[in-house]
Amino acid sequence: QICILCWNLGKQVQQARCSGLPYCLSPVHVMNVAYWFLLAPMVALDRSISMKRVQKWAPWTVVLRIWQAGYTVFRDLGTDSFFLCSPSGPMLLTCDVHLVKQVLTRAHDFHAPVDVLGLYNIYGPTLAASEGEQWRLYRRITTPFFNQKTYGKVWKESLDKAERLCAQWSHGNDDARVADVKEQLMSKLNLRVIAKIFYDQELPYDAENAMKDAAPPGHALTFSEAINAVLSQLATVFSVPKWLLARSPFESHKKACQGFVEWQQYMVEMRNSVQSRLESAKQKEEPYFLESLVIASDTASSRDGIRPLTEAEVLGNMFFYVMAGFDTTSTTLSFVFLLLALYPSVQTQLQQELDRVLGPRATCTWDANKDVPDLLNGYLGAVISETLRLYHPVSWYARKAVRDTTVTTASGATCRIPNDTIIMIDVAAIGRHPGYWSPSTTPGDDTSIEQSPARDFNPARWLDPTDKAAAFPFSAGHRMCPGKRFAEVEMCAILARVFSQFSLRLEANPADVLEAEGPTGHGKAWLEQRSRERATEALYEGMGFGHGIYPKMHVPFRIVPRTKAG
Ligand code: HEM
Repeated sequence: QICILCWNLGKQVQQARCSGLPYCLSPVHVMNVAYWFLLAPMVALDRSISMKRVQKWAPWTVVLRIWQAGYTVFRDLGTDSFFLCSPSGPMLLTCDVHLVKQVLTRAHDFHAPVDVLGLYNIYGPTLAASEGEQWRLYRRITTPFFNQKTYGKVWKESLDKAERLCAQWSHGNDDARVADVKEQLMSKLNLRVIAKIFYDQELPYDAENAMKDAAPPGHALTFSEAINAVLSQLATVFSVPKWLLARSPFESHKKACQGFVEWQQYMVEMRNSVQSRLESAKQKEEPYFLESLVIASDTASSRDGIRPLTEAEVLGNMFFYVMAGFDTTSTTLSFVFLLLALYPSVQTQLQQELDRVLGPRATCTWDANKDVPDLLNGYLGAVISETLRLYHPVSWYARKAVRDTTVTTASGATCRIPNDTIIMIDVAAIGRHPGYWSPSTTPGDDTSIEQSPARDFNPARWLDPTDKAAAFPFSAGHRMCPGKRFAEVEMCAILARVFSQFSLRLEANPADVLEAEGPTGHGKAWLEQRSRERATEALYEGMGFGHGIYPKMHVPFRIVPRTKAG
């Protein structure tokens, strides 16, 4: 076995040498389960060993900490693309936008790595983990749903859900303190929007907390608890048999299993209710998302040449679309909130823009067709783009070469890509590449705060057209994200509604308050500076990793009426 591994590794190295690009060795491959299970200990190791030292002896560890490494690994190796040769196959890690665009647009040479994306198939086949005819079928069924009419509904529903939240903040003071922005606010707000638009489900409101939902009869977990339990343990749910999970002594495993079962129950109930409704009211003119899937699974109404979806395909895609739409958007919005709390001057500029575009008009008159383009093309859109540049929820995504081929690099060199190479598109490095983005802060030493991308947050750069060339946060080519406009409209509505009435203020750490007020008497300015430093640090050191990044270390802030913000 060892001989085979060494022989394989030797072959990879030989091929990498012929490619014309630099190479490093890696004991793990992203397609191996070992990779996923090594992730946690390696991230922990990163904290105890200086990252700089780890980089020197093992560039392969970048695969395990891609967001934190950002551009540094490419800088240290002096290249924008390099091979990572592992006994299980070659990987090409790249932040060369010129090369990436070829990979994303050459559908015959590069496919989605469906074997690793099979992780998403826990309820049945999904769009993400399919290629060819099967992928085209799923896209053909679901794409018509992404249209102007749906975006109008997304706008209306997002404003409506944000309105309830704002009403709650207007009334009580204690609810306006946010410790965990993703968990407390954005996941819940976003799930309400998605549930309504995709499934026509209005999640029941808890009488006291506009962000809490209640479990309906027959369910032990609420809608949001069930999906979150599955998503937070996706790799475990995928790799461990359910009977074993249910008997595991670990509470987290039991919870994952319960979430898996409950979410399936929710999906089956929704599917059944749509099915019986459609049977009685034939011929739906403009079906919403779930109706499209159910209609496509009906053998009687399936059209010429289109095979009906199986039940597993309906459930698989119901799950995947919610996952794709829910987690990415709520993570992005969470980072927008945190960065705005860190930069009061950006908040002020955003609010001035909202005043200019929306004026004193009542929310019900805000118009999806006119106001959304104005806002997204202006400063609000710039805030979203800058957040996605530095805190993109998906740090990397991949393609697989399906034949021996060549690509050209930004410097014009031709390089050979062997069949089966996994091309890892390093979104985190592209967003922090000094050649693509002019720095807005002075480059400093390697202290952790200096490394925080939050320091470089400068939405105004998006108002300058020269700075946009390396931005494709929703990917490009035929597999580009179909939810781009959906996400943009939703984020626009939520940000416009909240920031037209409220501001965010960082909460000081209690220990800092004591110090500021104590005998040394550092004072208010020191306290504010200290809170900003803590937030900046949390926005680098405090990152959690699931199937993307999320803010794990909490940065508490308070929501205050705009007029009172100082
Ligand atoms: C800020 C929010 C979002 C970001 C940053 C984002 C980004 C991405 C990226 C980078 C991809 C990978 C494409 C590739 O492999 O080339 C993707 C795929 C996908 N996204 Fe999004 N997305 C977001 C929101 C949404 C929403 C709201 C939906 C649905 C309503 C959605 C549905 C999908 C689907 C279905 C795919 C798979 C497409 C395919 O494989 O054909 N996304 N997204």
